Amino acid sequence: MSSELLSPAEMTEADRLAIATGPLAGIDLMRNAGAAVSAVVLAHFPVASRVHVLCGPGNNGGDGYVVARILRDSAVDVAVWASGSPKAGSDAALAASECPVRPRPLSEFVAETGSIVVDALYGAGLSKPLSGDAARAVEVATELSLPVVAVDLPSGVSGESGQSLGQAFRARITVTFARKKPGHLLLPGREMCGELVLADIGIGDGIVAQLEPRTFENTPPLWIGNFPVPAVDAHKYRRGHVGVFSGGPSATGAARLSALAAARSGAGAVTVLSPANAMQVNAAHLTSIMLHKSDSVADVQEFIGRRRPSAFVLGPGFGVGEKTRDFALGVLATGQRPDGRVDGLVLDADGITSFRDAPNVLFEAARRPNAPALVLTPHEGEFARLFPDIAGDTNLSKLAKARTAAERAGAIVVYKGADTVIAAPDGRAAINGNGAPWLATAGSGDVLSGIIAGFLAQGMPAFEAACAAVWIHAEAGSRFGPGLIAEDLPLALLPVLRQLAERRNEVTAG
Ligand SMILES: NC(=O)C1=CN([C@@H]2O[C@H](COP(=O)(O)OP(=O)(O)OC[C@H]3O[C@@H](n4cnc5c(N)ncnc54)[C@H](OP(=O)(O)O)[C@@H]3O)[C@@H](O)[C@H]2O)[C@@H](O)CC1
Ligand SMILES: Nc1ncnc2c1ncn2[C@@H]1O[C@H](COP(=O)(O)OP(=O)(O)O)[C@@H](O)[C@H]1O
Ligand SMILES: [K+]
Repeated sequence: MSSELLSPAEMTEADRLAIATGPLAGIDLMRNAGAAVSAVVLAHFPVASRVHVLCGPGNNGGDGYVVARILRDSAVDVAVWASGSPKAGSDAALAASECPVRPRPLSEFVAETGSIVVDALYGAGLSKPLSGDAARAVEVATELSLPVVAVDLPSGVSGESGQSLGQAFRARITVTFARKKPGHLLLPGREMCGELVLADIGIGDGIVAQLEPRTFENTPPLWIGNFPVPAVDAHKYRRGHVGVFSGGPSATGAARLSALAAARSGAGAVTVLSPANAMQVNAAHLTSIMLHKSDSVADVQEFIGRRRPSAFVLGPGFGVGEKTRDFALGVLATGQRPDGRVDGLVLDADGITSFRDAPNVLFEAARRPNAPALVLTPHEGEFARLFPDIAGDTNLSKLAKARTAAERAGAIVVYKGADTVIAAPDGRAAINGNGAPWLATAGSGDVLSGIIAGFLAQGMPAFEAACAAVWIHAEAGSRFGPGLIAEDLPLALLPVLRQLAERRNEVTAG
């Protein structure tokens, strides 16, 4: 299945194009959608005493009438509860007319333990908070702990943002059609959907391609073609050299976590750049990672000219202030220097916070022609420091916030969290869904920065590098599970990386 995501508006357009192109009419798509939902209900709840189908006035309700008809034909005890009636002449009206179950008003909805609910009230067309009757239906289902199968989306959850506007159903299973929507992956929508089933209803890949989607689920097909595998004749510097800036003597661990992660991700050489007063503590803890003294921008430039690193991590444990800004701007300015341009800079943690009072200085440096790719990796708090107006705009989803920020900054923005969004200035964005709360542990973000830099140094384009790193980091953390601390992550990457390298070889061979 493809990794594209469609916004509700794009999905409506896909419906329209599919119907205009033929051979399927709107009612055929609706019948296919209803059939897919019915199949899920029958497969998952074969002994349900009764199925209550809640039907709204639009096409989501239309799908519900198809479900009720098919379940009744399968000898299931079905009740239909309708909120309004479909517009005369619509596909939904036709589906309702074909349904042998007489609808009762949603305002009278009652249910019993042992039954299940099919929520076909509102899907892509949700435009306001659930009305009183619909909100009460949510309460009935919740009080009796009834399993809910949601059609397209749990009613009350926005397909655009994953936010609920008020009350919303919490589904056991959600069946959606053609492509997932952002609201299926963004929180809290992802939680409200339960298990997500994607059904093919006859909208072809060619139709979706015509929409040129710019939003993706972050899964390996998005970047596996760029996943770095070393050439047979590679040597360590050709595999990429990463520099990681260390903080002072009492804050060196974060840089070492980043450095180890960069090395594990395949960079052939990694150097920690340390202030003079932290050389000893760093030296005591590094083996394969190299160490270099660097107290000033001049030191950094000398290092770049001589050792040709291709990517840097700046921020973890580094401290907030002028030195941080100077180092970041110095690395970004290598685009203007004939000697030693760097390919990428991952700015994390203190590196981000250091620009809170002058974000435009950073953005201008990133936008200069030939500047190294800038990857910003803010968590929610850091995001609000760099983009306060975007963070505070309640009309924007997390996806839209990341996208707007990336465009403004001229940088890849990795807006971290349980539903990390990766956005590029050209409008592409990906939502990550394979994480687990085990990753919420100090230093975990430092490891992520190192992985991104490791991939940048190996020549991966910045958006793909960031997406791959986020997925791999999340996969390693999820597989490791309870007890995870950041020190475990660099080693936990290995099985994930091995599988991807094998997959990459298959892609290359095939
Ligand atoms: N097109 C196709 O061929 C296919 C479409 N498919 C199905 O169609 C679904 C999208 O259908 P849809 O566009 O009709 O929107 P839907 O979600 O049914 O609601 C729209 C109506 O509800 C109203 N309304 C909204 N929120 C409300 C609220 N809280 N409380 C009260 N009213 C509210 C809204 O009112 P308005 O905004 O106009 O005021 C409007 O009247 C999609 O999710 C999928 O299931 C599949 O069959 C595959 C083929
Ligand atoms: N509940 C969660 N589920 C999945 N991933 C999470 C969760 N909480 C945090 N993460 C991930 O863990 C990492 C934490 O990074 P960050 O907040 O920078 O921590 P630190 O600064 O301690 O390294 C990010 O990659 C984030 O996406
Ligand atoms: K629904």
